[in-house]
Amino acid sequence: MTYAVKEMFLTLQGEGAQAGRRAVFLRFAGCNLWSGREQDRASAICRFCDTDFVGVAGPGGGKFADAAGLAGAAEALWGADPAHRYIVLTGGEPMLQVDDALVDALHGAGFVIAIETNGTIPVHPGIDWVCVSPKAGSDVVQRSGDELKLVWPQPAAFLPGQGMDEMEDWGFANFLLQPLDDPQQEANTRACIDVVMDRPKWRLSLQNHKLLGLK
Ligand SMILES: C[S@@+](CC[C@H](N)C(=O)[O-])C[C@H]1O[C@@H](n2cnc3c(N)ncnc32)[C@H](O)[C@@H]1O
Ligand SMILES: Nc1nc2[nH]cc(C(=O)O)c2c(=O)[nH]1
Ligand code: SF4
Ligand SMILES: [Mg+2]
Repeated sequence: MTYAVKEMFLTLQGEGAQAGRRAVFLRFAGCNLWSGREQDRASAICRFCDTDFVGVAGPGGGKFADAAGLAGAAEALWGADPAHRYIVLTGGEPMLQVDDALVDALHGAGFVIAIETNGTIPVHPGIDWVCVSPKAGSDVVQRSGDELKLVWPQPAAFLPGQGMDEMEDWGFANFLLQPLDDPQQEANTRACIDVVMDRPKWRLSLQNHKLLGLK
């Protein structure tokens, strides 16, 4: 199958329990919860996205004809030494495109594979680190993994005492709250800190790459 990739770059993982780790980011084009067009944002299921995932014209992006070509491009970005190779599949929604061939090719190249997903599509079982970030108003079917990273606050559908209680019973090793990056970001961060102080099962996840000026 062919893969539509918005961009691919080498940076540090900025978020979550793996923050600080050197990583290739493979950003797939397209998402099932928003078209990516600003005129559709207000009517989308996911309305707060901080990412441009439309098209394939970003740095390192393109249409890749097969998994070997895509894995080869990721290897080239990482550099020659295969030790500690780590790749984060993101998007857009990566589970719209991830398949057996890609997982096998990336493992064949020595990568540990992480994913950032909205959880509405079951994650490929070969992936080594699963981060699910639920979106209010969507049906989260992937309820287990390595980290649940909840952007907070979100409207209506899950509120402390309702959805958050239920999520605490899902099968994740780490529970993280990430402040919503919008014009109220400072208040959002305060709200996250308040929840964590009240519910020690959760930890604060900051978007370190934004604080550091990294991609
Ligand atoms: C752009 S999404 C792509 C992967 C996948 N579609 C998802 O939503 O998990 C990558 C991460 O950024 C988070 N994110 C997106 N917009 C954000 C915002 N405005 N503030 C904080 N985190 C945000 C998402 O929740 C997700 O954890
Ligand atoms: N540095 C960095 N870390 C990230 N962690 C998750 C990201 C994403 O957009 O999926 C992201 C990103 O875009 N950049
Ligand atoms: S699900 Fe992820 S990629 Fe899709 S619009 Fe929401 S944050 Fe952006
Ligand atoms: Mg991002």
